[in-house]
Amino acid sequence: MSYSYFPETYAEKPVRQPGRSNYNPPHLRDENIKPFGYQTGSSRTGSQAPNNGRGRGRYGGGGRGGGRGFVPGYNEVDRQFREPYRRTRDQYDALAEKLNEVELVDENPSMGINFDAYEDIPVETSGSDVPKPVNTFSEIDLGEALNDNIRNRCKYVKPTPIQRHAIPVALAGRDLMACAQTGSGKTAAFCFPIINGVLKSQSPAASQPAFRRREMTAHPLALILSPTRELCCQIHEEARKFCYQTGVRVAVAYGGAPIGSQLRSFEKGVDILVATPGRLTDVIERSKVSLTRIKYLALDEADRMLDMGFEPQIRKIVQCLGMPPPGRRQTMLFSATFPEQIQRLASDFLSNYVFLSVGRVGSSTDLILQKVVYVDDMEKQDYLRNLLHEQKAKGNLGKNALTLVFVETKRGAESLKHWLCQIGFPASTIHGDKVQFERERALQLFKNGVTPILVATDVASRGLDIPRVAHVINFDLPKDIDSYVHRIGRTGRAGKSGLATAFFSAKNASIAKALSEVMKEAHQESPNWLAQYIDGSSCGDRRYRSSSRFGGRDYRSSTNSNSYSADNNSYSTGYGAADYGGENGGSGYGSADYGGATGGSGYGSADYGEATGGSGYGSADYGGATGGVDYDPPAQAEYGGHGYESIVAGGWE
Ligand SMILES: Nc1ncnc2c1ncn2[C@@H]1O[C@H](COP(=O)(O)OP(=O)(O)OP(=O)(O)O)[C@@H](O)[C@H]1O
Repeated sequence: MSYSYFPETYAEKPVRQPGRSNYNPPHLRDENIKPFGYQTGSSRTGSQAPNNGRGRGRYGGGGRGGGRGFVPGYNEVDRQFREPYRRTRDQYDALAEKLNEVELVDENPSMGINFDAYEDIPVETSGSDVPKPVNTFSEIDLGEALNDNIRNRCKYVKPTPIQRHAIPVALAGRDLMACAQTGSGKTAAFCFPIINGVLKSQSPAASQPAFRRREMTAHPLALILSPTRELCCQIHEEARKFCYQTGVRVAVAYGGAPIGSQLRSFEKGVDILVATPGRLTDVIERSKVSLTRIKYLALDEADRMLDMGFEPQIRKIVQCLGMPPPGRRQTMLFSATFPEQIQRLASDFLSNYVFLSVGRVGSSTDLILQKVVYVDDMEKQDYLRNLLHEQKAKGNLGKNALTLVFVETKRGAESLKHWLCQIGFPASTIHGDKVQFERERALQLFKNGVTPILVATDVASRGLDIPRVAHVINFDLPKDIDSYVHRIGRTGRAGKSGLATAFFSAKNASIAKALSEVMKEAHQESPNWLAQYIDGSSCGDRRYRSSSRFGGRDYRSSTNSNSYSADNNSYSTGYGAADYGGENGGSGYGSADYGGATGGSGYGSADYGEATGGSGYGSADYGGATGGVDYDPPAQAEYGGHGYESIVAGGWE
């Protein structure tokens, strides 16, 4: 097998094979092999592509790509694509081969996370009197029932680094702003202290007199907010698992699902409510939920929750709907990315808080092997097809090796899915134009491996913990580096390795610098050719410098001298001042689900949308909805037995 297609794009890095520092990349082993589409001589842009009747020369690239990158010439490409399959297979061999190194199946689930992968992780805390971290769950008093669930139901043997540091802080009653890499166990880090607190309050809902049906308002003690419906469901499931037989009642409220059954579940009493902002506002306005007893507030993906345009709704929930103020409630904010400007906003919700960063904040974990390939826009489909063929040939595409493909638009997702199905790759889609039932069904089909390819917009980029995602392909790169970090974080979770491939073309120049730095931070080698785009993209550079990676330290540290390092190996690299607000007021998050389409401040119409009409199913999860009425399906039968309930129900109770 040859790696001939990837002479520069592939800077090899072994996955979880520590002793391979002298590893000789295959493309250096056989220098005589010419890369696919790489033309010898002076022109490697394909600008000499003849006019062969296809007008501008589909594969020429010179005209569109500004002559940069390895854009193959038409003749060469055309010829090679007509070569026998064996030849094509060689071309895509390198990526597919990498998947052999990805640990797809947990051979010993009881061992849980691979803690060696987190051995040298840098940790930084700041704030006054920061409680000391712990090494084991037994060092923390989480209560017998919860400990039992951690040990026996979840099979967690040891706390992850974020859990080691965050849980003692939270148990001490301190407010917390915490950053840790994707897939490193943040959900449990905020759930355990909350559950413990509810148990200690000695008034879990189950022990209270039965609700007077339909007349009562639920008064949860804890509120967990999440930006997307799917993440909301996932946290709910996790929390139920942790709360099994503790008497603590967990309920969920998210848009797109029938509100009736959610309201009925409140009638049994609610200790912990997991919600998306839109549906939460709705149930509060219907007087079905009151926030007056809230003692614990957690915001997962907090930077997104307080991001452009969404902040007013969170502010309304936290400051205007009866919730006790900071100091009288405990607030915990978690994410893998935390721009300084967002930290500033968030500090309004916090009181004397501890800032904690585990890992290089905003960077991805080095468990994820990151690859960037130059693929001209017109060639993306061909490239994807060949790559998937190669994956399939190697047995790396199927139930145990799921592939998640991110695209920019909802329409793009649908058309790519149709094309994939047509060429024999069962795929499903998830994006904000789908009704919730379809979204959850797509996710379920993907998880089960019925459709081992999921084509998604950014709606699936954050938080989702899907076992066996082996490969994340950024078919369209996002416009901001945070999304990239979260997207690729769908693989390489809980100490396992994963592969992330980005299709880069000239139009992605604005992300080149941030991309290259994220890769370097995760000990990945970015391809040499990427530098050309970095040099020519000062605008993108500025923009993304202001993004999360560079705001990964406690923003107070510039003015606050009592910041200190928790570990000897703490890092203290400053990333420069963030200027997030000023920079991102423009085009926002251009992808469809996160919008940015309308005048730079619109957030599409789905999960984060400015509501269009306020009553559509896709309009109310986040922001702007007038009336806030979420989608209520006309008839239960429409769900055909695959409704959200069957998916959400994890059988824990
Ligand atoms: N102590 C532990 N031991 C073993 N596995 C764990 C432990 N804590 C969490 N996990 C598992 O790690 C996986 C990732 O956890 P989680 O989804 O909380 O990550 P996260 O940090 O919130 O990721 P993201 O940033 O993508 O939201 C989950 O499958 C979870 O069950």
